[in-house]
Amino acid sequence: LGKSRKSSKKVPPGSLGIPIIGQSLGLLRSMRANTAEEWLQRRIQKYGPISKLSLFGKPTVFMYGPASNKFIFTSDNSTLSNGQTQSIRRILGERCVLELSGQDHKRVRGALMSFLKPESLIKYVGKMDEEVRMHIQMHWQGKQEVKVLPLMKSLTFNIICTLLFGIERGPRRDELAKWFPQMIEGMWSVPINLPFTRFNRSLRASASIRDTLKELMDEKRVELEQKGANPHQDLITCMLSIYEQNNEVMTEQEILDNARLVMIAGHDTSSVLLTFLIRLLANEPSIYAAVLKEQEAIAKSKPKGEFLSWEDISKMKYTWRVAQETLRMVPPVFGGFRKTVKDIEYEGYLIPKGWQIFWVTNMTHTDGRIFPEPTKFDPTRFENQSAIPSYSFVPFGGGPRICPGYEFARLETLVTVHHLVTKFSWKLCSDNSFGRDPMPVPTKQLLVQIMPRNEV
Ligand code: HEM
Repeated sequence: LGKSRKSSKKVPPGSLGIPIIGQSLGLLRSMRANTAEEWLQRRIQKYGPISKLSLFGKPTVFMYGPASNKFIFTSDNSTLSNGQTQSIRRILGERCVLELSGQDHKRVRGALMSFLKPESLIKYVGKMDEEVRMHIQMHWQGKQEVKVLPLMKSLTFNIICTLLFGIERGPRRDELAKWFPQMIEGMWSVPINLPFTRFNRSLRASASIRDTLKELMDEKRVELEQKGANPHQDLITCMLSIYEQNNEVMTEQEILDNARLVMIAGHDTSSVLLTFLIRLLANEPSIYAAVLKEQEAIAKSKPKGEFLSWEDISKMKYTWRVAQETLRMVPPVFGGFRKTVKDIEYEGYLIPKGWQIFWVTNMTHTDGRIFPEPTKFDPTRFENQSAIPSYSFVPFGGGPRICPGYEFARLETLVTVHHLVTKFSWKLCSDNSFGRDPMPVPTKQLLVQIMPRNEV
């Protein structure tokens, strides 16, 4: 690796654009119009596979392909740090797991994983099932039309509140639900903190959420210390109990910053996956029929009304392949950033210390050399997982920071699809287009007409 700027290497080609704003607005505009992949392709044609630009206030190198993904996901923190853009850091806080590295990252990630690992999730399947049934009863049954995206956001938000945070339905949950969209809006924004900016609104929302979570945390602490609550009853109590047991294993700020992160990371992404799965099932009757067949067989094998079990979930193999193909074609996370901690050399270029590196999920997902006929929806691609080259299918990232919520997302997706397909069929009332903000948002938030099926 290169020693310093004295190295004869040049920084990658491209332009840094105008100060602070750089190319952020161009990228965001194309994401909104769902042409960001073309926007990036034009850069590649002009500058080659590795180029510089400026995004969200910092000089940035964009690179793509399985080798670049591997470099980005597996470099250790002596080369790349996971520091987020200024906007994300200010909104989520400096001690959230995205900002941590080395031992700190391992420790906090370990605390989150103790809740999100399959051995713990087994206990939640029934509760998850109950949340989904309640949601369907309240928002689908007896309706002729529904707007899918906002419903899926509310479902996954409620799942997180019940399962991970132990927040009951009521004013506190409503308060959080009110601030959340506003906080998320500013994550991919230019960090200009003036009263009328998206960024400013987002910072204010983030502070209100922090206050609410602080109140919750104080109550959970009392429950834990004075009422002997089970340390594993929810994620916050679990993080508090680590703190109590082993002086300062997690600080108060770490608990609050990570609670806020998990609330976003855990519901905004899975709601998009569910929405696009529902869109796909409307468009592809033969796939809907195959998913229905798998889910009906499971429903018929159980006494009516009994909750799904972990074993039932593990039988939903075809349905999960359909979800994976949906994640390939419409990955909820567009991409992400790392930061160089020293001057580095990559593929003959110098990347100076402190620059961002930008990876983009779809660049490998839509590469015909990796996924032949990439625009065709084909869940059989995932029948043989080992045939997919490493670091090419990256909806959950990769390496030591691969999404710790993978199993949780899989569980909530499968439980929801089970209930929806066995109870309803549906037709789109809108076209198939969508934009990114930065998460994919379908036209009319995916309005569908729903028809009840005869219960199995
Ligand atoms: C379909 C659903 C989901 C998708 C597509 C998704 C995607 C991702 C991606 C791409 C990353 C890595 C970003 C990077 O390396 O730059 C990530 C990290 C993360 N995700 Fe997810 N995620 C999903 C669901 C969840 C859920 C349900 C949770 C929690 C309950 C969660 C919690 C996290 C956390 C805490 C991180 C940071 C991990 C670290 O830095 O060590 N995600 N996710």
